[in-house]
Amino acid sequence: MEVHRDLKSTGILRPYFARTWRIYLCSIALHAAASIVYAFFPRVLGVFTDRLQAEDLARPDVARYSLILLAIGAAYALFGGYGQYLVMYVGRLFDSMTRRRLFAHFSELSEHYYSKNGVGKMLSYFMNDVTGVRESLSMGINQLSMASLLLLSCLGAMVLSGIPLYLVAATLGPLALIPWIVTRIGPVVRARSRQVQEALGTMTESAEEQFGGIRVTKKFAVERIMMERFGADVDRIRDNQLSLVKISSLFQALIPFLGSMSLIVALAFGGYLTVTDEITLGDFVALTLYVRMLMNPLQQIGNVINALQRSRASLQRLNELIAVRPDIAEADGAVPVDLERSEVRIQGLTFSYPGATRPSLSGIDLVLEPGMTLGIVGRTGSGKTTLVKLLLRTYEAPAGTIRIGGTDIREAKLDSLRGQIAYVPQDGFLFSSTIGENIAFARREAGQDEIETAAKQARIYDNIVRFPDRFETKLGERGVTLSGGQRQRTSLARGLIKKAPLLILDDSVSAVDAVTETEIVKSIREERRGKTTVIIAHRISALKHADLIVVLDDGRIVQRGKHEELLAEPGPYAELHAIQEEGSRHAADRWQ
Ligand SMILES: Nc1ncnc2c1ncn2[C@@H]1O[C@H](COP(=O)(O)OP(=O)(O)OP(=O)(O)O)[C@@H](O)[C@H]1O
Repeated sequence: MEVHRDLKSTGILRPYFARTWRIYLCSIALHAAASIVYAFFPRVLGVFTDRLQAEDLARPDVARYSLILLAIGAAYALFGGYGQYLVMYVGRLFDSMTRRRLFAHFSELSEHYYSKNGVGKMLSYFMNDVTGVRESLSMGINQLSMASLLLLSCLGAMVLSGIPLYLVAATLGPLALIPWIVTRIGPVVRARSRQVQEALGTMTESAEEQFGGIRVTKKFAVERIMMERFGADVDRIRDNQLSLVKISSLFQALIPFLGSMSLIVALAFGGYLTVTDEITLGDFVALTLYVRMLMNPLQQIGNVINALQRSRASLQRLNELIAVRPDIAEADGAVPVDLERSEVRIQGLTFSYPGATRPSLSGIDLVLEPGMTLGIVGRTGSGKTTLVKLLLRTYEAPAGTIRIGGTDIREAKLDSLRGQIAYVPQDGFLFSSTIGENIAFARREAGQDEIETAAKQARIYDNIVRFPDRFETKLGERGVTLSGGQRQRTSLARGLIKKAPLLILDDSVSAVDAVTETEIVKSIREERRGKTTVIIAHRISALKHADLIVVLDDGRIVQRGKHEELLAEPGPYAELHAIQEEGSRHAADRWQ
């Protein structure tokens, strides 16, 4: 089972800030410069008004004041703009850093993790959660620093402007309610936003599954049912989003409302003091402009607090994901193994999948000598693929049950082990690239002649050269332009080109006709002479030449021997052979 690491030590923010804090500092300094410059704006206008009222302004003065305002505007745009660029830049850095880290992490996680968590869920981490956190880290921090600095500069400038402090205090009174509102509404926003993220994850998962299964859906003509199911997911997101929007809108509306209250106090109280000559008209103009200027940063701070609450849910999901540790990890002091010269000894192997009530393999004893061909046959669900998964360490076998040249497989270096095995599953996944690239997947350095040889051995060459682009033919997702049999043979060529010391064919030619199968078996025998090969098949014809054939039934080896020996003894092998060769009805009943 995967376990969680200590969340704090592996969070995604720490490495990010370690790399970007200097840029943040730069950006904040630029924002500070922009805000300080901008805070002079009302004061300049106030002084201008007073001089205008005193009729103390000559034409060059007007031009001078205009130039000062122009300089303030230009400096604000320059500092603020560059500060904003820096923060957007680090936001994109967060995207790429986090997505790379998530991808590396995903590729470490075991098959068991993927069997529990759908691909759609992974995509939702990549898209929704990373974007959510990035927006807070770039736009959010950008606006927060800009708005806070502007707010502080305005407040500072207000206090220093000579406007009486009691008037400033009275004007700002309504705004003092804002922190109280934040603490009341913030947790509700966070909780509702977590519901939205979870609903989005479910929808992505459902969309991925439905697109993946679209061919089945069409064949069964159940599009309506699938649409209804998907519609229900979409409706759930809408409901959750609407409930989030309600609370967010209330929060965002309250702030301008309190700002208007401040403005009313400024107009009423400030106006009264102007009329009674306690402050100048210039003070009054500056005060109302300050209050107006305060409203924007206040609104922005409100928005950012809202966004931060929302992205905290995403951050938590990402941190939890990064904290999942792969359940198959390299042991300390792991050693390389040599499958070319060492035997694989399986002894007393009993294995159950995590959470399963019955073992999938029981008491398996088997020795795979270097160079031999082993055939495994058995009815569906008898444990054939499970045995291969344990050899590849997709799942971990109990200690001491599988040894390679005396080394417990659990102590083997993963790269060394998997690098020496070519595994060809029944339904090999093909990537959306060219056929040639798919064949050379595990050996990027392979030349065209090697690719062609592998294609010939897998009997797919003649098909490929009939495509207009031959080996350059592009395959759609999962190779949809190829038939089932062509796909299997392409995936077989990919296994053969690896020329690995151990080749495992897991029902790899089940979708080809009997004649082609015979040809493939013949060419594999030639190619693999002296190299260890494991052939799993339902058709005896594919493995009858093996040096040793084992018959699995319900996780146990029930027969073992060469083809002729097994035919000579009564048992499932002879029965299966009878079905396949003669179509014996009695035997068929036992095997179906
Ligand atoms: N990831 C898994 N989690 C739980 N049980 C599993 C898992 N994979 C396989 N099993 C179970 O283990 C048993 C053996 O499965 P396995 O895939 O090894 O059979 P097989 O002989 O390869 O079958 P087939 O010929 O159909 O490919 C089956 O009962 C199957 O349901």
